[in-house]
Amino acid sequence: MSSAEASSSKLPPIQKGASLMIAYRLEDRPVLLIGGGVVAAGRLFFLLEAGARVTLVSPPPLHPDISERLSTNPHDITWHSRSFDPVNDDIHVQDFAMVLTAIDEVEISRQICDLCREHRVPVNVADIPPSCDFYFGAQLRRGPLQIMVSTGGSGPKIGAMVRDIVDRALPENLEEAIEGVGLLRGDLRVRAQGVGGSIGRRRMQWMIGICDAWGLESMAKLRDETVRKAVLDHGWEGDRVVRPSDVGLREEKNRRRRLIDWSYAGWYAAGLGGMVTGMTLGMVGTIWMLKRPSR
Ligand SMILES: C[C@@]1(CC(=O)O)C2=NC(=C\c3[nH]c(c(CCC(=O)O)c3CC(=O)O)Cc3[nH]c(c(CC(=O)O)c3CCC(=O)O)/C=C3\N/C(=C\2)[C@@H](CCC(=O)O)[C@]3(C)CC(=O)O)/[C@H]1CCC(=O)O
Ligand SMILES: NC(=O)c1ccc[n+]([C@@H]2O[C@H](COP(=O)([O-])OP(=O)(O)OC[C@H]3O[C@@H](n4cnc5c(N)ncnc54)[C@H](O)[C@@H]3O)[C@@H](O)[C@H]2O)c1
Repeated sequence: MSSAEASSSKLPPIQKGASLMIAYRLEDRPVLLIGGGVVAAGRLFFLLEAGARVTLVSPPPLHPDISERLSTNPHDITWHSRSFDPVNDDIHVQDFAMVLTAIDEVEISRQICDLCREHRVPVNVADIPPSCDFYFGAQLRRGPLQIMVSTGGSGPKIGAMVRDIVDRALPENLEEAIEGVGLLRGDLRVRAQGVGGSIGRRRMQWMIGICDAWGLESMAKLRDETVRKAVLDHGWEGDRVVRPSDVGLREEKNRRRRLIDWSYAGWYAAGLGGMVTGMTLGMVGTIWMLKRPSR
């Protein structure tokens, strides 16, 4: 392809160096976690939320959060109270879907990484990017909604700061909106059964229309079974996109959390008032000084 043809392409240019961002399913799958400190405690939390079967290898003392998880989730964690030996251990990395190490021994971490790569088992070595097949990121979760921020290893703390900005900017009733849409999709699949093909295409187009018409603010109302039935009876059966007002509901305004919290309006007014008064006095003083007859 000539450079003229390449530059006229409407496709976004490929910028290499990214990670593949995916939502990896680990329910009931075995994961090996090596280390028992604060970083391992964080990894353990995310693994348990993902439903993984965790084999933990670390000598005591364990981080208190890990000890607590061992008593609250005894069936999800098997603890081997000893060090992992990358040269000769009777726990084999190839028996696991992935391996995470969070230990304070760089050389042993590197050996574990080599072992995993030899057996093609994905591995993350906390804080050693070249020994990571995947990175962790700053995360937030609201029920089914999960958001992860990655900076490609360049600035993990910035990732956490961005995560906090996103967290503050999200609408309040997002979980309920996702639940409502999830229930509507379920009901729709019962009415219009079949996978793929023309029925799949029609279902998808209709769902996109409903989401656009209802907006994040109104979708929570779809948790009500009678509302869902009305939407399907009038909308799906009539082959049209119905809005909340079409099924007797009020259209909601966007309730996104504001960067400026107006409950502090009194304080803002007092501050602004003080600033204006100060500026006025300053200006009057300057004019008085300038107008004063010179000696
Ligand atoms: C996001 C988070 C997730 C998590 O680990 O759970 C995470 N690091 C977090 C915090 C954090 N890590 C560090 C600081 C100190 C401040 C600073 O250095 O900025 C802080 C801040 C703090 O602790 O508040 C030090 C650090 N981290 C790495 C190196 C090595 C290097 O850069 O070479 C060094 C330097 C060590 C040294 O100087 O010796 C490497 C990695 N850390 C990653 C993830 C992966 C890339 C993520 C991305 O692409 O954004 C990657 C590549 C591998 C991995 O570990 O997966 C978690 C935030 C959790 C949260 O708040 O929710
Ligand atoms: N990515 C991040 O967010 C982040 C943040 C801070 C630190 N780190 C890095 O992660 C690593 C762990 O940090 P930490 O603060 O949890 O350390 P830590 O010192 O609190 O814990 C290390 C743990 O590893 C265990 N351990 C050591 N050798 C072992 C072996 N051969 N087998 C099994 N367990 C072994 C120790 O007993 C201990 O429980 C360090 O390399 C640190 O630099 C990463």
